[in-house]
Parts: sequence; C-alpha cells; structure tokens
Amino acid sequence: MYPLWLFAKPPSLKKLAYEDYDGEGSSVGDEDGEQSAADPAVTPRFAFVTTRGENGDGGNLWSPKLDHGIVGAHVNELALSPPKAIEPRRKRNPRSDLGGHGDAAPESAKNGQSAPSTPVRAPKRRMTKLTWQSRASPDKHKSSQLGRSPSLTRGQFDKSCVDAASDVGSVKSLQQPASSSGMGTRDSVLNNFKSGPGHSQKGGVDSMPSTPLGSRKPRNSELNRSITSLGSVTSAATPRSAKRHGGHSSTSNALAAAGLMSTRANGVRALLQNQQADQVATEPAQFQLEEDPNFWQDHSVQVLIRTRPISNSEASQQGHSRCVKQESAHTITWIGQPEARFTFDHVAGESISQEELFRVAGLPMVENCMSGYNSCMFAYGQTGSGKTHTMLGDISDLHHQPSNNRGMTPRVFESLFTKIKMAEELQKQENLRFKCRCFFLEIYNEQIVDLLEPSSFNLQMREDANKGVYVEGLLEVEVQNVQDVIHLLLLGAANRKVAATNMNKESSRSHSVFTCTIESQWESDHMINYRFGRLNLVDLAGSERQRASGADGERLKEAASINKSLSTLGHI
Ligand SMILES: Nc1ncnc2c1ncn2[C@@H]1O[C@H](COP(=O)(O)OP(=O)(O)OP(=O)(O)O)[C@@H](O)[C@H]1O
Repeated sequence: MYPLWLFAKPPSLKKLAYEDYDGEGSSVGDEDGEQSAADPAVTPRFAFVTTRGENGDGGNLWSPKLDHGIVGAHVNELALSPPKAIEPRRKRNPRSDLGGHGDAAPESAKNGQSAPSTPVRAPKRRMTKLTWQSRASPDKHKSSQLGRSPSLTRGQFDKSCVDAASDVGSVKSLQQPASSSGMGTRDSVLNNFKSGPGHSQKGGVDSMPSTPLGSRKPRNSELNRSITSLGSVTSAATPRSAKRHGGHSSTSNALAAAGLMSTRANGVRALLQNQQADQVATEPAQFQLEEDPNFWQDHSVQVLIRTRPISNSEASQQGHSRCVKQESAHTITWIGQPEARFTFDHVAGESISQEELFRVAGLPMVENCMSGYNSCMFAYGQTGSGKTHTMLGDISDLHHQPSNNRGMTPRVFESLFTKIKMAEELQKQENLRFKCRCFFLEIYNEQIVDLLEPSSFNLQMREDANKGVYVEGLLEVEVQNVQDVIHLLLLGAANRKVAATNMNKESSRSHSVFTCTIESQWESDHMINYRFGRLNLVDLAGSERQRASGADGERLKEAASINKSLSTLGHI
C-alpha cells in the first residue's frame, strides 16, 4: 500500500468537507463531478498546504456556495509528518529518545518485520483542524437553516493515522492491504465528526451549526468524471453558481495577496467593493509558528498551509494589497463576502523562512524516522505556489555555501546525519550503527522514471510478500553523509522534467519522490536489535488550468497526466 500515494491526490478542503457530508465514504465530486474523494491510504504524517500569493484565475480556496459552506481549497502543499499511532514517546525507554535505540528487537526484525516489543495503540483521533467559518454572510441564516455545516474536516487523514499504528519500525508494516484499515476507520472518523464540533481541538468550529451528515450524495456523473483535466481542482471546487456568474475578475489586481481564494466567484467582485479590502495591510500580520513537541506526539497528521510572497511580476501586474489576513497561528481569513475563515494545524505566513519551516515540520520527522517510524511529507498545490521551493529550495551550492533558501529535503538530511553521528557516539558501547539507502524517482506522464538512472524508465510497481509494494529495478544508493544525499538530490533535480509555463517558468512536470530507508542495529543483552524507518519526501507536480498555464502540445499532455494522477490520489 505504501507507494500508492505516489499517484494520489490529497483531498482538497472541499473533498474533506464533502466526504463528511456524504457520510458513505464513497467518491464524491461537485456538481460537475470533477473531483472525487476517498481516504488516502498512506500514512501521512505532516501535511503542508501552500498557496500562491497570486490572485488571478487560479486562486487557492474557493468561495463557498452559501448553502454548502466551504467548498474547497486549491491547497498547495501537503506534507505529512510523524505517526503518533504508537506509544507516546515520553513513555519509552529514555535511550530510545536519543535515537530510539533502547528497545530490544528480535532477530526477526531484520527482514523488515515489526519489532513486537514495541507496543502499538490506536492513534488519538481528532476532529478537523481544517475548518471554515462564515462571518458576515448575508445568507448566514439561510445557511444555518439548511443545516449544513461549513466546517471542514481532515478526518480522512485519520484513516492514515490508524494505518500508521501498524507501521512501527518496519517497512513491512507499511505494506498492509488497504482493506486492513477500511470502513471501521472511516466510520470512526465520521462518528467523530458526527459527535460535533466540540471535538475539534483547535480552530473555529465553535459557532458552527450542528451538521446532519449524508446531505450530499455523489451522483454517477460525478463519479464518472472524477478523473479530470488540469485545473479541475479549481473548477470542481467552484460552486456551479459561482462558475456561471463568475469568470475572471477584471479587478483581481487589487486582491493580489498571499492567500487562499477563488477569484472566479462573485464574492471576489463583491470583495473588491468591500472596504474591508482596504483594511488589509500591504504587510501581513506575522505569527510565530508553534514548536510544540507534545503536539506532535499527540497528532499523527498535520496540515500546514504556507503562503508564498507575491512575486515582483505579480506585484507589478496586480499590486500589493491582500485579500486574506492571518488572524492567528492557525487561522487565515479571506476577506470576502461572506468573509471566510480557514483553520489549519499551522499557518505559515509568507514571511516564514525555510529554516523555521524545517524546525516546525521537518525536525520531528527526522526524530521519528530515527526511532523507527515511517514518515512522509508531501507538498501539494497549484502550479507556482512554492512546492519545489519548499521541498527542495535552492540546492545550487550546497557543498560549499549552502543557501538560506535551501528547502526541506536538504535540511532534513543535514539534521539526520548530525543526529546519527551523535546517536552512534552516545551508544558506542552498544555498537549502534545506522545504514541509509535512498532512491529518487519521478512519475512523469504516468510512468515511473528513476531520477538517479534516467535510462531506467517505465519502471513497474510490484508487490511481494516480503518486500511489499516496490518499484522494480529502481536504483537504491547507500548514503553515508549529507554530501552523498546532496549529490543524489542534484543528480535527480537535473534529471527531473521541468518546463516553463505561463504560471511558472520552472514548472515541475512530474511528481518526485525522494525516499530514504534508515536502518539501524545495535547490541544489547547479547542480542542484535534492528530498526527500520522510512522517510518519504514528495514534491507533487502542481495542478494547473490549461487556460492559465497556457499549456499546449507536450505541456498539455503532461498537464493531463499530472491532473489524472493527482485525482487518483483521492481514490486511495
Ligand atoms: N516562500 C517563497 N519565498 C520566495 N519565493 C518563493 C516562495 N515560494 C515559491 N517561491 C518562488 O516562486 C516560484 C515558483 O515556485 P515553485 O517552482 O516552487 O512552485 P511549484 O509549486 O513547485 O510549481 P510547479 O507545480 O509548477 O512545479 C519560484 O521562482 C520560487 O522561487
């Protein structure tokens, strides 16, 4: 099951919302049936969501249809973080906290089997951190009457959390069949949802009306059209009424902002006339991202939204004013009509540095992987929103003069090898040794290509009783230090398919996956102990609308493949 997410599309906010409305766990779409939803079958641990700081045709959140509440988000990055489906770290043997090497694991663990000595418990399931709140909606009353909560839930990810319960320290555990965590999990998620907004740990659902589920069933046409062309994420999440009356906002310049929104809905025009828009400072308020280790221990999956700054060209075309404002470290508000507030686990403002982001999202993953937990971080979002910037960043001179703009991946490995060195030093007497192996692949036009050996293309995925799901013929390289990883990153980045589009002059045309298997062994009580953890860093290709990106010919074919595979993510 593990690699399936490579082809998958993280659920948009809309999908998350509709998933709960639907209440059946089946695929759903909007009235155009362009998008589907299902639980992602991976064990995502941390989710990024980033947004373009641009307010043109490809906005990032959709204006809600009043009687549906929130529709969706063109969420830009989803990255996943450490599994918490396991015994809380604070209860473990102190030695394991140094690198997680205190638990005696049997010899059988060597071949990728879980160490039975590690207790596993179901993860704490929590309600949404993705919520939507309507304020100053002229139809607020109507909305309540309809009894549809506009709140969003990230409950789908909870399934992954439960899956994560079984992936303690082993590759094998990642390979469970999807069915092993099927409806029961979803049911629990829905039950949680049904139990009301009070279960939300953070976020603005308090004022939400209670929500009867199942108010929206998927139609056949919706299901059939779930595989969509590029840009459908936006259009799928745009209410039909908005589409009908929307269109390009001629005055979208005024809304250029680091934000999440649809510029296609009437609300945008209304917004332009709204004096509130003037209140939005050109310089957004800044909030500190929380570095709260306990939070990570208690929650398996996190969604972080990152807003990128407006680029010079956007500023010259659209101006500097913003249409969203950040109200806290967890909420971001679109100042439209109706005003809409979105809540995430973390909101990273446009001023956040790569270093800060790494400390919040990357560091916990490193620690987790060293302790034998599988972790995954992936970036999802619209083209040009900053996924590659976040995941890879500036890796031009990493050997000699690392740039402050280097992204998550190089930082994760810098930290990993520093920690490995320390742990090996600390547990010298136990003869602790780490071994790391990496592969780097891309999925381009629905084909798997080895980025470290580009002559190997159209690689096949296989399933094996021992190895689980794997890509046949993929080169896996042992790395001993951060320089080795940098070498692989540079090699892979050079081989990755990139092309210029109207929306991004270096647009990734493929999904890339950098995976490192971290294996450790040490001796204690006359036994050899083994531990495995896997770290997946994924930079998905961006969703785009053909009209906005200007893709044609080969670019258009790529775009269709990208969108198809992103949509497929929703089926897993
Ligand atoms: N947080 C940021 N700060 C400064 N510049 C950024 C930031 N995020 C993105 N950018 C810049 O925006 C441009 C587009 O970013 P990037 O290529 O990472 O987008 P993307 O989401 O990966 O797009 P695609 O899906 O088309 O590959 C790049 O020039 C990048 O340097």
